[in-house]
Amino acid sequence: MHLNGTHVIPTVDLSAFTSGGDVQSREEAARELARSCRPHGCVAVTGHGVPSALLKEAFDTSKKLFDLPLEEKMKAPHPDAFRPHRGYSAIGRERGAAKGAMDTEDEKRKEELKRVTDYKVSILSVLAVESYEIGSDENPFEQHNIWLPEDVLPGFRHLTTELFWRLRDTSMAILDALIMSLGLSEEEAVYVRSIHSGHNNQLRLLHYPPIPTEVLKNKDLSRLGEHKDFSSFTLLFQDTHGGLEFANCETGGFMQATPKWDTVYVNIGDMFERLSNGFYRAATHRVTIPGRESSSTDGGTEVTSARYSIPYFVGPDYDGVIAPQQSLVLAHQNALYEPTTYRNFSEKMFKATLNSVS
Ligand SMILES: O=C(O)CCC(=O)C(=O)O
Ligand SMILES: [Fe+2]
Repeated sequence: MHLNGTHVIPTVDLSAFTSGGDVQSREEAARELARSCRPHGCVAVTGHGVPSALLKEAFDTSKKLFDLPLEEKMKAPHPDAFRPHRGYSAIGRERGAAKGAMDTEDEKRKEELKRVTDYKVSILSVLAVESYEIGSDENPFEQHNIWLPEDVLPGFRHLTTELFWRLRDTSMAILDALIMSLGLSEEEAVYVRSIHSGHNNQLRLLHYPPIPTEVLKNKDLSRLGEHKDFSSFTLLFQDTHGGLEFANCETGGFMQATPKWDTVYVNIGDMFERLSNGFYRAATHRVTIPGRESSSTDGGTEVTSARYSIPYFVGPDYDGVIAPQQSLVLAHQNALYEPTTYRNFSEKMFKATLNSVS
């Protein structure tokens, strides 16, 4: 683990889990994971096993997708509904700052969070973020894929499907490491694995377009307001511009998730916080605006660089019971959370966040 002061997100090597290491090396990596990820709910993972050529192709393809004319992208429109959360959205449907506001009990903080100009809900069209959501073609939970016609972007479906399943393999290895790090009983481990079939995971391609540097004078502005993910955990790949930050639970500040090509950032989401009875906490994170230093001129207006990122949300199956595991309840003498399901939890949060900012 590299932990040079409290402003650096710790790094852990999970190759023992992705490349079939022996029990001893797995146990050592699992202990390291607990030490690294417990304080803030986030960790940088090396040895993730996703081939860098595949990641490069994914970022190249994402750029090609978002470079298409709007009418082409709109051939796979995200429906105007909560489900399926699939296809192309010109304006994001998740409202980060609003969800952050839901998560806090402190009324003053709630108001502050709602005031922060969330990139995804800004009325300034220059601040739009676009995304494309992809899932399993065998998702049994009313989440069918919405694909572009093949001739619009040949190979897109094939590549993103390959990436989806490759990331599923990596996420199962990370889940195994998390399970081992918690010291769950065999029965609990089997249960937690069984409700993560992978069919409810979600791959998101994100494009944050360039912003006129003038707009950056608004100090309240962020690309994506602070929030926690609903998922069990999230894998996050980003381009070289950076901007992703995780809350430091000790200092109250934010730590930069510095882009490193061989590293994926992993953050805990609401579902795994509950399963682990709070052993791991869901990480608060946000995206600030990088590129102040690398601005260019577009038709006379100075603009920042664009940003591309690829989050992969590891979601439990919709109807699996999400409750603190019994051995952790015994260890802590109480259950910190009521049982729920991913279906109930995410529907409630989605509806609340859509209503809380107009
Ligand atoms: O773009 C990023 O780096 C973060 C995206 C994110 O946090 C989300 O989509 O939930
Ligand atoms: Fe997020």
